[in-house]
Amino acid sequence: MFKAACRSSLLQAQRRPFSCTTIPKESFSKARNEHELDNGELDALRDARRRQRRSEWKRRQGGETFLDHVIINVRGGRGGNGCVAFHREKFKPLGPPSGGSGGRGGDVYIMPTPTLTTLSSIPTRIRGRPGGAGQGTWQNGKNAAPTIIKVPLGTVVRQLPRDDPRRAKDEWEAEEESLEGLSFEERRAKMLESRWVHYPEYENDNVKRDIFKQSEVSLYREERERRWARRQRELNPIQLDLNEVGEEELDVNAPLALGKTKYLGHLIAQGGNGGLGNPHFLSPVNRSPKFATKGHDGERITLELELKIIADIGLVGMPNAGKSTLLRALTGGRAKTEVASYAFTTLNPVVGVIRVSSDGTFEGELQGVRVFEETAVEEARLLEQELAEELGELEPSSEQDTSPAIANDTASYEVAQGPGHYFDILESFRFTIADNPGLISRASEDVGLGHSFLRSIERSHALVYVVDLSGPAPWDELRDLREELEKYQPGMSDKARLVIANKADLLANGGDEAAVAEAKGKLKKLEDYVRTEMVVLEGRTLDVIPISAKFSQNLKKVVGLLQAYVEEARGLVE
Ligand SMILES: Nc1nc2c(ncn2[C@@H]2O[C@H](COP(=O)(O)OP(=O)(O)OP(=O)(O)O)[C@@H](O)[C@H]2O)c(=O)[nH]1
Ligand SMILES: [Mg+2]
Repeated sequence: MFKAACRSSLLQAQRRPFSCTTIPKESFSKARNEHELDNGELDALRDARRRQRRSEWKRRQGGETFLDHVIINVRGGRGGNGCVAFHREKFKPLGPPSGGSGGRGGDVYIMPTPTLTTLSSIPTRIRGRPGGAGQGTWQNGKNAAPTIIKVPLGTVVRQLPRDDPRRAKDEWEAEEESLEGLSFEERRAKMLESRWVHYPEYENDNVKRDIFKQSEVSLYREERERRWARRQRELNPIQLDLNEVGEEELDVNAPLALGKTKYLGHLIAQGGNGGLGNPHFLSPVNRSPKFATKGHDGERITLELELKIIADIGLVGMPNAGKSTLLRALTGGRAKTEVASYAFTTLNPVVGVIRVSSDGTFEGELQGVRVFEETAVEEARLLEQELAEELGELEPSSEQDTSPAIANDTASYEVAQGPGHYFDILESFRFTIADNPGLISRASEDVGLGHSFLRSIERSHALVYVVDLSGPAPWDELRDLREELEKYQPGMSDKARLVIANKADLLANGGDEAAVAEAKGKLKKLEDYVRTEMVVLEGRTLDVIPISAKFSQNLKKVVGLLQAYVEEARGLVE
């Protein structure tokens, strides 16, 4: 009995507005100590608390957790230094030079991954790992492992050109800057220091020798060649459109047992070569070279990353209007976007794909009438059902009893929608739709979640307003939404095509005639407002459709209209 009470109080708590929702601490410890909840139930309690903490934290960030544009400075790893050493062995005086070479610095790759949705986790300075230094007894340093920058799918990567003031200096410019204002001797001393390793106390002796001077010349020549090759590569600056995840590749050089190389992404900055150990400078005239070279710097490069979320349709609405619920209903629950009754549930834009067959049926419709509840409620219900199944007592939950329209037997939840689903052969059109975070007044001044996602709205071909018809004045909501779009970018509201009046189910009040008449009046008023006040470009008016996203009502009409807008935007119809 306690278990049921505890669970339902959790559900209640989650449904209240967020500011006053706290799951009392005692309930957790009390449940654990006194009522011996099993592990699954304890996990559910823990999960509820974690969800609450995470959402509160995200909200405090004020939208900073979504970033769609960053500039990053990347450096390949520095190569390891070469070593100066001589072989020592009993009865072998004057052993040969035995210093190992340094290992290569780590390369830096960039790789798209479907698990990320924002660029905010990417540091602005990234360095490859340094190679290991060479050691005595011919031990070469270890090559460093590559560094992989993971970015969301749909990221566009551009190398900043030389004349861009935001570009960081490359390795040669950085050295030049550190030498500025020094006298000739000081300059030379510093350059020597950054390139050579000497046997202890032999530095002064080394630099006077011809053999060292010759080595120095060949080192500078090699450096010049490297610099020239780098300039040549810069003629084709890096420009990547990371739209798909790569796969493992067959590699002829891989060990036989493996045969494949792991997919690392695209190489953007090479690590520096390791320095040479002193055996490399052995020659007939110099039998005991007492110098070695230091490792080279890795490549330095500045990249601009931009997250290009392009959906055909963008949903625009105040917080809690039901945008996420609508996206879930249109995609048959496949779009994993969070739904809850508090404002700013959605913090990052989420894109869903709508698949439509030639007779206008969309994929989400195949499951029959389905109720799209809040995420926490759905999860808790599934957990409840699992528990009941485990105990062998499949009793209907109280939620199901109270809502007549609910037809959520688990079978309809579990319609397979993966690859190979029979809808594949019916599909004749497909488009994408983006669920955006809620827009509030003064969002264009960076209030609420602010600017960050308005940019992604800007990229959609057509916009759809979602308003809460059960609210006191949906027309005011519309006016505010339009004003915000216009303030952010004049002319943006001309992309709007449709007004969706959501939560129509709340107005009917169980079929009470007076309530229905009132609801009709309200809808009429909204339509009049849209017709007179919301005229967009070319004198066209917006369509107004009442729906219930939660109970999947009237969605077919919405999909039909959306398809028409997308076809128009893509130039499929005249
Ligand atoms: N009765 C009813 N409730 C709905 C309907 N659509 C959404 N809701 C409820 O409205 C609340 C908010 O829904 P969300 O989909 O999270 O709203 P949102 O617009 O995405 O909100 P933000 O992400 O905060 O901007 C949830 O409690 C939903 O269950 C509907 O058609 N009818
Ligand atoms: Mg949402």
